[in-house]
Amino acid sequence: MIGSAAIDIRDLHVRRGRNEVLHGIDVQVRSGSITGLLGPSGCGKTTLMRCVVGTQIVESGTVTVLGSPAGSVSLRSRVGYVTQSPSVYADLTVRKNVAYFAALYGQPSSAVTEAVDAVGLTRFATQKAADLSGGQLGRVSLACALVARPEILVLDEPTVGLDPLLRVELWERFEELAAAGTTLLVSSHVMDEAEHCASLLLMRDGYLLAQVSPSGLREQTGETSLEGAFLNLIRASHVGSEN
Ligand SMILES: Nc1ncnc2c1ncn2[C@@H]1O[C@H](COP(=O)(O)OP(=O)(O)OP(=O)(O)O)[C@@H](O)[C@H]1O
Repeated sequence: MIGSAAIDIRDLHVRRGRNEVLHGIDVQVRSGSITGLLGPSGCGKTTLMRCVVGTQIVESGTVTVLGSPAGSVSLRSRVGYVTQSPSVYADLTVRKNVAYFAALYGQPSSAVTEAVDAVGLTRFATQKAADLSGGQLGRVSLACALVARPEILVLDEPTVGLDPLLRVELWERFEELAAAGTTLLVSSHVMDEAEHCASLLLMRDGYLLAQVSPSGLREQTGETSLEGAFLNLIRASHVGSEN
């Protein structure tokens, strides 16, 4: 593995409610790369992300982020997390929402403009969040995370509900961030987005089926489409076969 691991997860077990939902996950995420977290609904993607940002109680195993245990106070300004449900102040404008986070993290107003531009909301900068669509609200949340310039960005399905052009633009932005040294962990249901990732974490039913590059996945399965390759991998594994 080139570069150091920004995120190092060892033998992670997590219970939610009565059930164990992660069953011994081992993952290393390389610094300055985009890692895609893919798998069917309910397979444990959000739970794994919550472990990385330190908001999930862990049954056993370790999650080390930038050399410290996940959730450490020292990581607060270094790790950004955008959840699936946007958390923004409805009564503030787009710009003021982002400016609030910029102030919290000591960033200048130029960073606010840059973050609002990056998520394609420049035209809506003076509009109240309450008057935005669901997809636009999600992008305000993303801008609030971007403006803090974290070293690690954990993004839970950031492109859901976005039109294709905006999806492409956001992925370009993610690639620029990674090239500048940011580590991104991005979940998605959409296999064609996997193409943008250096490494893929393919999950099913709380198990990690593989950590592999898109080209490695094609080679391993003999499939040309990533969708087909993932299905092939699922069929070859026996995870969930009792259902
Ligand atoms: N608060 C909770 N209490 C009990 N079980 C939960 C809770 N939240 C999630 N789960 C269970 O944990 C498992 C993993 O859920 P998780 O949200 O991590 O999946 P996911 O892959 O992110 O799904 P999606 O793609 O639909 O967001 C699922 O079986 C889910 O039912």
